[in-house]
Amino acid sequence: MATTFSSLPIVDLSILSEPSPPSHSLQDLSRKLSDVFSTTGFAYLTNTPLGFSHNQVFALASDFFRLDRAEKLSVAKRTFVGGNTNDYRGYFPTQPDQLDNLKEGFEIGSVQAPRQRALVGRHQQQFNLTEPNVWPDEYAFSAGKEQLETLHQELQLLSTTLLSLLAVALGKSQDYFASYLTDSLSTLRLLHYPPQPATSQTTTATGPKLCCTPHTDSGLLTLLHQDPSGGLEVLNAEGQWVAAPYVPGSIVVNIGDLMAHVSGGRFVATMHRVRASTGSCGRADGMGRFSVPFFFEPGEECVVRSVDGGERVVYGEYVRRKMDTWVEYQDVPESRADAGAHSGVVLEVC
Ligand SMILES: O=C(O)CCC(=O)C(=O)O
Ligand SMILES: [Fe+2]
Repeated sequence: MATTFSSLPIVDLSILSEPSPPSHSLQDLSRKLSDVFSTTGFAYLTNTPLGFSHNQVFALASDFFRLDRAEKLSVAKRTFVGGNTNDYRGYFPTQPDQLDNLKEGFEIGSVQAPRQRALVGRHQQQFNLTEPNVWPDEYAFSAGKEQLETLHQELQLLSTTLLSLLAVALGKSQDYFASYLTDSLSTLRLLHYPPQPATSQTTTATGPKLCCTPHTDSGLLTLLHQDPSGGLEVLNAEGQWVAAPYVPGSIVVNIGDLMAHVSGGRFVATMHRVRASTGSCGRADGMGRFSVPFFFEPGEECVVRSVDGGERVVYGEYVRRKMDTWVEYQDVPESRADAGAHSGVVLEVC
C-alpha cells in the first residue's frame, strides 16, 4: 500500500534528453524513481524527452472527440456496434447509465500490430489482442492518425527507458525486462469526460461525484497526460484522497498491478479516481475534461515473474482473465448485436 503523502513528488527527467547522460546521473534517477514508486506509486515527470507539447496532445484528443458521432461509431468496438469487426482497439461511447464513469474513449496499439498468435478455444470467438488499429475515415482524420502513432512510439520509448532504470533499482541489469516488450500490447487511450450539468450535484451520499471510479491500473506503468481541468485524485495510506492537479508541462506516471507484482511488492500500484467537473469547471472550451493515458504493457506471450521468483504468469492470459470481468468484453447476445451504441452494456474501462 502507498505511504502517507499529501502531494505527489516531482521527478525531473531532463537528464534523459542529454546525448550521453553520465552514469552517476542515471543512477540517481533510478534511485529517485525507485523511492517514489515504493512510497506514493505516483509522480509527476517534468522535462520529459517527448516531441509533443501538451497543447498538441490535447488538440489530438479534441480533434477526435469533435468528429461526428457517426464517424466515431464507424470505429466503435464490436460490443457497441455489432457490424464492426474490431474488439480491442477503437472507440467506446459514453454509457448514459454509467453515471460514475461517464466517458468516451479511443484506443490504439503500436503502429505495427504485434504478430498475431493462434487463438484457441473460447478466445477465438472473442477478442484478438493483436488486432490492428482502426481509424475514422482518412480524410477526416489523416494527420491525427500519423501523430497518434508517433505519440504512441515516443511514449513506448520513454516507458522502456523508465523500465530499464527500474530494473537497475531492482538489482538487475538494465536490459533485464527487454524480452517483456517483444510485441508489446501497450495502449494509447484518448479520454473525454463530458461536462456534467451545472445543476448536477458535486457530492453524493457516498462522496464526490466521479467520472472515473477508484481503481488501480493493470499493466506495468501508466504515463498520463491530463489537461488543466483537474479532478485526478490518489489514495494515500490513511485513506485520504489527495488531489493530483495538472502541473504545467508535466505528465503523471504510476505503477500498475503487474509492475507491483514484478517488483516483488517493492513498488506500489496506488488507487486513483477522477472527480467529475460540473458547470463552469473543466475546459475553457466547454468540452469537460480530456486525458490521455498510455498503458505500458508487455507482449501477449511474455512470461511475467516477480524478480524474487515465484509464480509465472503469461501476460495474454492475465489480460484475458481481467477482461472476462469487464462487461465491455462479455459475449454480445444475438438480440443486442445490432443495437449499436445504446446497447446498455455496462462499461468498465479503467
Ligand atoms: O483521466 C484521468 O486522469 C485518469 C484516467 C485513468 O486513471 C485511467 O484511464 O486508468
Ligand atoms: Fe487509471
